Amino acid sequence: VEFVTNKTVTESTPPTTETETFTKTETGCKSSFTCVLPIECPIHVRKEKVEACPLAMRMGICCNTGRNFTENSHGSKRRHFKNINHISIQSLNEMAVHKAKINTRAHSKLERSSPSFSHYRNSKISFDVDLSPVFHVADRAMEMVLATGLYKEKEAFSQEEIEWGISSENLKTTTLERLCPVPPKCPPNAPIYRHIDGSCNNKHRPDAGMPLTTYTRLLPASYGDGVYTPRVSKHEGKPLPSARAVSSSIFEDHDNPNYNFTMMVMQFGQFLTHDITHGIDNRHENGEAISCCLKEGSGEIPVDDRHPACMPIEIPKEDPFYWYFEQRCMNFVRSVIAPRHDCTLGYAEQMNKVTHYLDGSVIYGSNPAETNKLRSHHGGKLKIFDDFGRDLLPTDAESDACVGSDDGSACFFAGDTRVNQMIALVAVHLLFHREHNRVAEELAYLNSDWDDEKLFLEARRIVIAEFQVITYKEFLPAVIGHESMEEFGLYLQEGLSYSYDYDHKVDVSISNEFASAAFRYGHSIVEGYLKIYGMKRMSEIIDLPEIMFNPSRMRKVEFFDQILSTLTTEPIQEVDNSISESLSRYMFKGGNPFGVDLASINIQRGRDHGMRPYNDYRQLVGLDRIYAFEEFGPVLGRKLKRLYASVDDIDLWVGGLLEPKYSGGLVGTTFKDIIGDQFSRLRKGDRFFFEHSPKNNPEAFTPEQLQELRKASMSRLICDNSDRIYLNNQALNAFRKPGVPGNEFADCSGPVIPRINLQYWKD
Ligand code: HEM
Ligand SMILES: [Ca+2]
Repeated sequence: VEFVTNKTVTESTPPTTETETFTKTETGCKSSFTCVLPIECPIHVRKEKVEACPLAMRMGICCNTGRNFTENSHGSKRRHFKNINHISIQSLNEMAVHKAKINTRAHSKLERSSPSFSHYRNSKISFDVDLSPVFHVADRAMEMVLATGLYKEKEAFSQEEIEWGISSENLKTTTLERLCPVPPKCPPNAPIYRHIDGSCNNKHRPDAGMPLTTYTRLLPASYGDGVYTPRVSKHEGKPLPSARAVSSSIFEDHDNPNYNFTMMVMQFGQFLTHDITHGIDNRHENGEAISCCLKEGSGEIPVDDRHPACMPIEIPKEDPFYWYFEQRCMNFVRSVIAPRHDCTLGYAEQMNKVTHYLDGSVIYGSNPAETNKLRSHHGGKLKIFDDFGRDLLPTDAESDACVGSDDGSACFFAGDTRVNQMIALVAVHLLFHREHNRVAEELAYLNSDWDDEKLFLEARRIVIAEFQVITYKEFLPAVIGHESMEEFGLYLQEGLSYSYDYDHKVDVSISNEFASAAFRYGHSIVEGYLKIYGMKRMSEIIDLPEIMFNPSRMRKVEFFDQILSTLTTEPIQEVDNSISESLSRYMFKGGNPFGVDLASINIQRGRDHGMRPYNDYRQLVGLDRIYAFEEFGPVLGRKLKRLYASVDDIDLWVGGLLEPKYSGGLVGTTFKDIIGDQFSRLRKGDRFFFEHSPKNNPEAFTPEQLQELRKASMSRLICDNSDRIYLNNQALNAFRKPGVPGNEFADCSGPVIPRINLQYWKD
């Protein structure tokens, strides 16, 4: 499988074939090399010498390996499989032992009322039918990891060799074939509408971007044993500092608002996250939540007694907060893994539960069964809960989905299982849900002969396009700034033109670095409470933990408008060394005096997923490595030095948040590049991206329709789908400070906030 990277070539004329975007650039690189951004050529981190080359805005690197970081520049040391039959039998045995451990150890489960249970809720697998496919894939991946360990031992592979990739031989030719993923069968004619599960989007790799496949990586994983155990210190192989110790020392809560941006940057960011990535925690075979801590949190369950997926977070005795509650252990369960798509042996790769594509899966679900459950099957619409005349999301019948179930409470169901996690997220879900039904209704009016199926698919296609427009036109420029938008070629086309940068060689998958670190920058911008305004004055201040998995307020008539007003007027917090206590002390607290700590969980998740240390990513994006803790400044430097044994141990999420901002954006250079690269691949690697031309894209719009779709905005979405009780005015750009010159409030009914004219969809 090729992993040739996306190119920075910008075409002025439409190419004639898909592959033509790969013609040579005039960059001075040797013939088989192309000039790309450093992040698009991981190999340079390993090579002594790379040729630099000029790109429009900074220096690039002449690259011939692209994203294929396992390419060995020092001549192939890879070996052919020997004794594979033997390994195959042994790995089967080891797998049996692994399963026995799971089944014979005390079946420790979480209390339903505990904060950790809501953390498990957050990684919920939606139906019973989902559980067995997940286990099926995960078990095969685990056996491959065990086989890799055996192979490593037998062949005396070094840690480095495993990182480089021990063999590119496909297991399909061996007795381990039983572990290989089976790609989907695609219909002979290209599908007209994108498949719900993302299959067959890429003709050359039909499983690309599908649910239950692995994240890609920008750099090789770093595991303690090279294969799966968590990373250890560069200094004498000691354990890394406790994730909670890092969290409580570095990420204290201090108020540092950024008035340039509204809370919508936060809330839309989380919604967008949920479309493209969902790592899930391991669970007991009957689906129940695993507990890794002793009852009452007084310590860890000993290694030999607990589930093998346990990786509990140690809480130091002197913890400034948990000390009061005598908590010494925070639950943490490792993520489910999946087999590599090319079916080779190697270290563990984590599984993404949702479609990697930016395809509205957060609205419509990631598999046909989910979509079916969401559709009303009338007039192309999605199901709703009619709450005395107001359309709300359909309700979730599962008793565990939310905290509490009193009379008048509500718990919702949507395309993503995390929907109830916090009430402002529910609000954004509802906006898109109502928009789908609004569009379907209008299409039905224009085309009376369209049936339910056609109306559903056409409305979905339009709503996905609107989602993509809002992401690339309004949201991303706020996060990474104008310069990076230009550099990664992320801006949308204008007027009637199509884009021609689809490239089937671009790997669309979400990178593990993006999901487990860079895009979690969003946790730093969360404000710990929601200010709710009445007609004249503030009516309520809601602490976030109070509305986590508890969205019943959505049933109050005025609440939807009120929360939308809050989201579009209140500021975010700065991306910095501060996390709200709502997330770092009280997250998911429910009725308890304390909750779990998201900052610790992020750090631990990075280690679970084999993230390399921060310094390696600095080098990847072209920054100098850090050599002394003092480079972080006197105060943070001192704190970091006390925690980490080496500067080469610092976790990616930690280092990335502490970086100075990159010009015009919210995040530093490292996160900016990881995010820019991801959103570049999300459009170049998606044949159905809304503005791709009919040459590649069977779902392409007409030029006139495209021109209309590019008018989409979060503000229009709000104007058209709020209840219009409290909310009649809206600033043009919902992500930026409202009521200032250039972003004045305008009447929703007037012409200032553009509308999409659906007349262009009349047959
Ligand atoms: C109140 C707000 C939020 C809460 C309570 C929250 C909570 C969580 C939780 C519990 C997880 C799972 C952690 C784990 O087990 O590893 C998570 C993951 C994540 N969050 Fe947030 N989050 C919030 C806002 C945001 C925002 C604003 C963004 C981005 C702009 C964001 C980005 C992410 C990402 C990228 C992941 C990883 C998802 C995955 O790959 O599974 N979150 N969040
Ligand atoms: Ca998706």
